[in-house]
Amino acid sequence: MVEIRLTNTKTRGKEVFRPIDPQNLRIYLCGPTVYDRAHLGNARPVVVFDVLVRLLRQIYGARHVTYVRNFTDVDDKINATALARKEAGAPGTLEELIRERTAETIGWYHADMDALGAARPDHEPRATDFIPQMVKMIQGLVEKGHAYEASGHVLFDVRSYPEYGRLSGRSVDDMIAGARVEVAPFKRDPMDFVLWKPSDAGLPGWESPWGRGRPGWHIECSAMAYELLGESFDIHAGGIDLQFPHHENEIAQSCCAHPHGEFARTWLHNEMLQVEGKKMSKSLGNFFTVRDLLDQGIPGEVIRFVLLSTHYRKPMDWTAEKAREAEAVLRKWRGLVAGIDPAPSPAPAVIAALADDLNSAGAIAALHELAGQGDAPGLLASARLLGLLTPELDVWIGAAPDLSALAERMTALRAEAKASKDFSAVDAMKRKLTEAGVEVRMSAAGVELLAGPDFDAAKLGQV
Ligand SMILES: Nc1ncnc2c1ncn2[C@@H]1O[C@H](COP(=O)(O)OP(=O)(O)OP(=O)(O)O)[C@@H](O)[C@H]1O
Ligand SMILES: [Zn+2]
Repeated sequence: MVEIRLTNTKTRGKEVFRPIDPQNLRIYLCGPTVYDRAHLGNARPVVVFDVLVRLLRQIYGARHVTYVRNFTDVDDKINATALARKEAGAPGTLEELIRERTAETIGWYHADMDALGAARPDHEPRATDFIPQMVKMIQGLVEKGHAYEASGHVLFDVRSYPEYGRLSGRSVDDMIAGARVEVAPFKRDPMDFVLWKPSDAGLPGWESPWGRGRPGWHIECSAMAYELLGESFDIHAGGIDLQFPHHENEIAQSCCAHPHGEFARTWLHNEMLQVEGKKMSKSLGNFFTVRDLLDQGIPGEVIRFVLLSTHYRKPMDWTAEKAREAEAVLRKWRGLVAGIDPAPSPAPAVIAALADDLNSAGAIAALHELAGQGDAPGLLASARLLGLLTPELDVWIGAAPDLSALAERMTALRAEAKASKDFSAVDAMKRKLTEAGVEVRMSAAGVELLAGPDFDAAKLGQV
């Protein structure tokens, strides 16, 4: 059996990966907080760890891998978005608006990640479906003396867990010195973090032994991972920005609640997608969404290729040049494998590259060699291990362009225009679409967009 080696953040070394149970490998990835469209940075862990799951399935068998990625659908950012909509006059209660917002965002997320060829996980738990399990876990922590109630909050007592800080390699005292922590007067230690917090009438809340309230973010992942994967599982993954405090706190909660388990054995962290040296993030405002790129006519497969061209533990940028190069390569490869059946298994060089700490850049170099040798069946089977050259992603060469997202956007714009009686934005969009060679048909049922003979995908970027 091929030996996989992975860099485990917890031990800071490249280790041979040994599953707890080769019949049931278990992996958890921290999923999105569903308050808005995913930006390109958010897509990096999804694509990178999708390749890991494909590799594990290739080696251990598809049925022997369980992959969980959650949706954080209770969060102050979601509340704020819903509240802003309510204040702007949207009909419905705050809870209805929150549900509407999270359902809408999950739909977008699925559409965007599907477009990148990321297979859906086996379980996609929503935090709001696991509140009783979170309450139970918090109760257990209070009973064991690892958590305490103060001013309607329940806090985790970091001093009760001597291993706190091991993942990020810092002591509690160093953290206090270096971090800008919220020093609430009711905390015993500034590093203590919230497990449960009170909700006033204007916020979503659930009944609990500590009154009506809502969970903190960290306990959500601990409870969902425990329910779906058990007290010990193989791999926990996420972006490096989550290493501290989110993952440190997950470990503390889970290991104290289930002292006989080891929680996650291997911790994997992807580096950040950057813009001019800074992490792409919503808070910095330096982001573009996956949907922005797709709407510009950049195929999902190109985005996927670019994301996999850099090793996951290195920071990377998105550039138009990288996208152009990826498109040229994929066009050539698609031509090479057209009408060909894949080889029975991926080339050993490609498997070996991925097994070496998920070296996707090395795997792509091996694909180039296969293409150079004219080994089309080998290229096809091997590229598919990276989720490339798959039938699902073959939507862009010589095929009709997918204009559904633009049609959806125009439908929404038209609905807004009807309400405000200001149709200038709709007219402007129609003009730009026409310039890009798209025929616009509007009816009571909605907006239909059709690529005409003068269709020019490059001009869609301006729409
Ligand atoms: N620039 C980035 N590059 C790579 N991964 C990222 C980047 N930004 C966020 N992530 C990852 O995306 C996943 C989803 O994160 P989450 O929904 O918490 O992000 P967010 O709060 O929407 O993003 P932001 O960090 O922009 O505020 C996490 O695994 C996180 O580590
Ligand atoms: Zn998490």
